[in-house]
Amino acid sequence: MRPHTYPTAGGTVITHDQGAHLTEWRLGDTPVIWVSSESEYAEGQPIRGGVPVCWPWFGPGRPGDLTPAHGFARVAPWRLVQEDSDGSALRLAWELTHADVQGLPGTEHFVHDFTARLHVTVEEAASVALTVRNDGSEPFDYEAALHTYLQVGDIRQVEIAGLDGCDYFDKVLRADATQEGPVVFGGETDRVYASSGTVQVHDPVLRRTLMIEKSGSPNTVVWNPWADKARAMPDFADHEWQQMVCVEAATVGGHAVALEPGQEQTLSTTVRVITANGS
Ligand SMILES: O=P(O)(O)OC[C@H]1O[C@H](O)[C@H](O)[C@@H](O)[C@@H]1O
Repeated sequence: MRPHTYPTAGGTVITHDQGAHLTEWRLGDTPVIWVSSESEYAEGQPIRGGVPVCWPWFGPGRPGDLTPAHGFARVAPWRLVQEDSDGSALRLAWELTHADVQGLPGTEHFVHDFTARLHVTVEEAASVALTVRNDGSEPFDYEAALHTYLQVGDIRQVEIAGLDGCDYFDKVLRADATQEGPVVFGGETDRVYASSGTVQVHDPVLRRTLMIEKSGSPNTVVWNPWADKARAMPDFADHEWQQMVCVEAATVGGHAVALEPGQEQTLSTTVRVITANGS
């Protein structure tokens, strides 16, 4: 898989066309959007890191047994349709239609006419937006997530604010719960929050806060695999769980999107870096 590398304001962006994937965003030498050193970049396989586009289902989907995990769009051959880079601001767009995915594994579970567009904009902040339009004559529904992997200094010292009081489903304990105070990490964490608000990832080690703003996103997913699960994943170095966390803009489960013919809907997320000196 061929990477595209672009200079941006104070940093570098790497993308791949497979999956319309914003793979990495660094400011100076420090990643903001993280990718695993063990990611395989193999055709038809997901990239471990960046901002995977999960669509038209999340995980195993609502039936609970759909494959590939997180939907076929994550590994589909999206077409790059816009590439504007002036060395500071970057604007990219990819497109994917029903015709582009013919015969791909999993497409038998979603046989509708659609156009999906994925816009990436990186200046001071990085934004990713997924717009899906129903081009057919029947309604359809789908789940979606922008599965953003963020670099942190040490997950055990990270606090995520903005979710206090929100209900969530704990996928590790298979139980409903309500968040009390900030999210802190002491083990495998995999939660689907009912929350559309902005969250802040406070990182005392890298001395920065990552602001995650979302729209069209009634859910926020927070994930860290911790040590055992990381060890079991071939595309994840054993120690890397300490330096990442996923905060995902999502619309899943009971919040699946229903589109009438001709309708479209956008899910987006923006990552902004606030440093200790306030810039
Ligand atoms: O291994 P993947 O298919 O990339 O999924 C990685 C993770 O994605 C999401 O955060 C889900 O909530 C997790 O349950 C899943 O383990």
